[in-house]
Amino acid sequence: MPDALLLLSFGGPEQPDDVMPFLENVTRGRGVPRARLEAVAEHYMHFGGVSPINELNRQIITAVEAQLRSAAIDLPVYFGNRNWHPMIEDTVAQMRDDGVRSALVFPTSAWGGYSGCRQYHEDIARARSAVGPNAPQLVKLRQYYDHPLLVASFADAVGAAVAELPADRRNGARLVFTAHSVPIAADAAAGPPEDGGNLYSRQVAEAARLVAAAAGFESHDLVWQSRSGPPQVPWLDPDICDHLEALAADGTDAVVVCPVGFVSDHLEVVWDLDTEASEKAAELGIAFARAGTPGTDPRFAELVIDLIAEQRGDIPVQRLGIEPSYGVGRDGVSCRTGCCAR
Ligand SMILES: CC1=C(CCC(=O)O)c2cc3nc(cc4[nH]c(cc5[nH]c(cc1n2)c(C)c5CCC(=O)O)c(CCC(=O)O)c4C)C(CCC(=O)O)=C3C
Ligand SMILES: [Fe+2]
Repeated sequence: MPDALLLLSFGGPEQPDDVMPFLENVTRGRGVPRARLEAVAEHYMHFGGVSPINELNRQIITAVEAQLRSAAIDLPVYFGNRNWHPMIEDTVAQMRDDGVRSALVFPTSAWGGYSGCRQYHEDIARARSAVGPNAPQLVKLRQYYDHPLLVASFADAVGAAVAELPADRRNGARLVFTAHSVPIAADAAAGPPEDGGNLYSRQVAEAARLVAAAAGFESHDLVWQSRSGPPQVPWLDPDICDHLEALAADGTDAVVVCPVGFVSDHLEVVWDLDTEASEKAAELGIAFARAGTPGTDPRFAELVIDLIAEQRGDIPVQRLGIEPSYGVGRDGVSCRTGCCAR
């Protein structure tokens, strides 16, 4: 039985001086051009050098703690990140000092793929080896891209966004899903080799299909956002802004954008969508409404509790999708041999 839960996330700057060191941590050894780093630093500076992500994760933790208390489950919740404080290495050291011997790890990514899954296993392995022989055993929870509570939360958010559009444009509104782009080669390698690849984009497409159906839409589009890396490397496309141009050219005058690839309103959502894409839509004369993310919905904390119960064998696995869900691994050993290599 686990004696703690660790919420493991990406991390983000909390003051202007954090921005560059944070970006250097994120892109270490990744070949992201300096110009892109400076542009992204600028995005953070529009928000005073503070990413919303850490505060949103603290809210998730508060909600999870409350639900654990009301279910009379005694599981302290810890917070650690890959790229910024509290760093996972420091958190796992604290867990050891507190006498934690075995913990479950909830990642704030619902997806398979290198960035969304395998890299979190690597974070776990790195933190445990930094802490040494008394490090707690850490079991990462599964990919939850198609959990009924995630789908229901996004579907309700889509409905609420439709209601924000001008009344005379609601019926013709196009539903557009977005997720973080990744290099095409990384997507091709996503999932266990025997699974045929593209696990990330397949799961995103399946989540979009489930949310669209639950929200009562007969059709929808799936596009990508927040591309990084050198321009000669191909990434998943089209980009959301290019797609808005194509929609305008086809006569679309209203869109609902659902950031299905993100659990919270972090910087990619509040900058790339609420700022850049919404400005692009305004230029094109398209009415624009952005659906909320599930992180602050009480159902998200419930989802975390369900994943813990599933992992302990207390309840059956709850999934709606036809694509697989992997991602469970112990002590940073990735779920399958050769999974999500890049
Ligand atoms: C699939 C995926 C998710 C979703 C799964 C998950 O949630 O884990 C995600 C989430 C996030 N990505 C984030 C921020 C950044 N991602 C970057 C760069 C990259 N992301 C990538 C992929 C993903 N990223 C990739 C392939 C790169 C290229 C470099 C590399 O191969 O690693 C860069 C570098 C600058 C840039 O190039 O944009 C930044 C600053 C934040 C925090 C935002 C905040 O502060 O609120 C979050 C939640
Ligand atoms: Fe990213």
